[in-house]
Amino acid sequence: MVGIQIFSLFFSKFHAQTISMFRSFLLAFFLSIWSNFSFAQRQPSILITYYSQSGNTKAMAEAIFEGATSVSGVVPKIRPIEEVSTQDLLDANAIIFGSPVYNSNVAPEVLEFMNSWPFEGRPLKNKLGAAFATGGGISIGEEGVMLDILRGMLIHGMIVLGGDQVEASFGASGVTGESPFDSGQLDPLFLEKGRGLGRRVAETAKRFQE
Ligand SMILES: Cc1cc2nc3c(=O)[nH]c(=O)nc-3n(C[C@H](O)[C@H](O)[C@H](O)COP(=O)(O)O)c2cc1C
Repeated sequence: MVGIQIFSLFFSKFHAQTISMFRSFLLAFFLSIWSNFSFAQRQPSILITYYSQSGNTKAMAEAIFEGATSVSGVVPKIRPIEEVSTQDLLDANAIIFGSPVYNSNVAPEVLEFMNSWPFEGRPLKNKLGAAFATGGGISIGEEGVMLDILRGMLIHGMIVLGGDQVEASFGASGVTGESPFDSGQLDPLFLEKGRGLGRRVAETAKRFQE
């Protein structure tokens, strides 16, 4: 009889300890999921999007992505415009958008894409925006194209910014068709402007999130 009492006393104590340990484990588990989730929520997302036929504007986009990725605590994404949904635009804290120069203008596909951005209620207001462009020749359109993109962003109420060098004040641009830059690929000089733009937008997005 005494043996049974000792056993049931020991068992109930053991049982209570197990339940309390299990409760602590569950609490720690859910707390860690919640803190990871809210940390991820706080990381600003940077959408880098572009139109590119022969790959030059894509190469600039990749340099921008590299620059943005070098900043910790942001989530950069890179996508051609064909793969960008309205939800992607709404989810982004910053949008960096690029076009090739076509007859000193943005490409028609780029204009069409920008015209499809949601405007009612101005849901893009206060997102960060920046531009980039590639062209064939020096000063026959890149600057105008970047300003066209920035002007469109301003209509949406976005806060626009340029690159980190004075030579990239309107954004990152490069040429591939005029000497000495006619190798057919973007010169490292232009890619560095891209990296600088990506870094600057990412750092600014982080500051805005604070
Ligand atoms: C229809 C057309 C018009 C162009 N017009 C210009 C122009 O006015 N100025 C310029 O610098 N380059 C011009 N270019 C050259 C492109 O802008 C340049 O090759 C650009 O890097 C292409 O980008 P992508 O490789 O991303 O398609 C033109 C190219 C095409 C196909």
